[in-house]
Amino acid sequence: MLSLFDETPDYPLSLLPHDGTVHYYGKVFTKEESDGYYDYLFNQIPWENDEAVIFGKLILTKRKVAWFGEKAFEYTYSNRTKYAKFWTPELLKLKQKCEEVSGETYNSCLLNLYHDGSEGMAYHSDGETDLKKHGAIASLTFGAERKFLFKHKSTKEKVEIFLETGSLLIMKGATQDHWLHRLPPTTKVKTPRVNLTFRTIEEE
Ligand SMILES: O=C(O)CCC(=O)C(=O)O
Ligand SMILES: [Fe+2]
Repeated sequence: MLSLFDETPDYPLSLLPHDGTVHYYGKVFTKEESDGYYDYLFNQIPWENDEAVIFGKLILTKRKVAWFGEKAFEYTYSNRTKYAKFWTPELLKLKQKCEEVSGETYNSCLLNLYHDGSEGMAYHSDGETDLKKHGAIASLTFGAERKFLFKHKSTKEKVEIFLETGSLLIMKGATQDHWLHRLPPTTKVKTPRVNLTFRTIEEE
């Protein structure tokens, strides 16, 4: 009988059974590169508390965010409008890596810092109107490994994957139309995780 551990998976893994395409490439950086990027991102990015308006009240989330791009894009997220800061050399290198591996291009990046497992992100899809329709979204993870979940909007099927440090996940095609995704909170994780999602903003 084959044990799970006898076989190395063939990357990229194709995660969704239908209605969209998600490819998991596993680790695309060495341990040293991942550690270096994690230190840079954790210490050098001007992190801000995310703001949301809930029942008319302004809430500051514990999770921190930052927003970068090739120009000062206006981007509405959680009902607030933000302006992108210009790429740093390190973010440009990360963007280039995502572009090489995925064969797609990106012009902006949303960064999230989760201090520990108590912080997560609720089910949503990334179909904001200023994002390119059916454009690819490239998700890089550095730091703590966390579970990431997809749920089909109508059939409620679920797909889960553990996102390793230095790993790349690509969501594309009709994924955002049919699937929600979430980063569930967990008591098991005590250390920070940084996630970068490279996206394409389209201006009218
Ligand atoms: O932290 C993650 O892995 C996902 C972040 C996410 O879904 C988003 O920023 O839209
Ligand atoms: Fe998302």
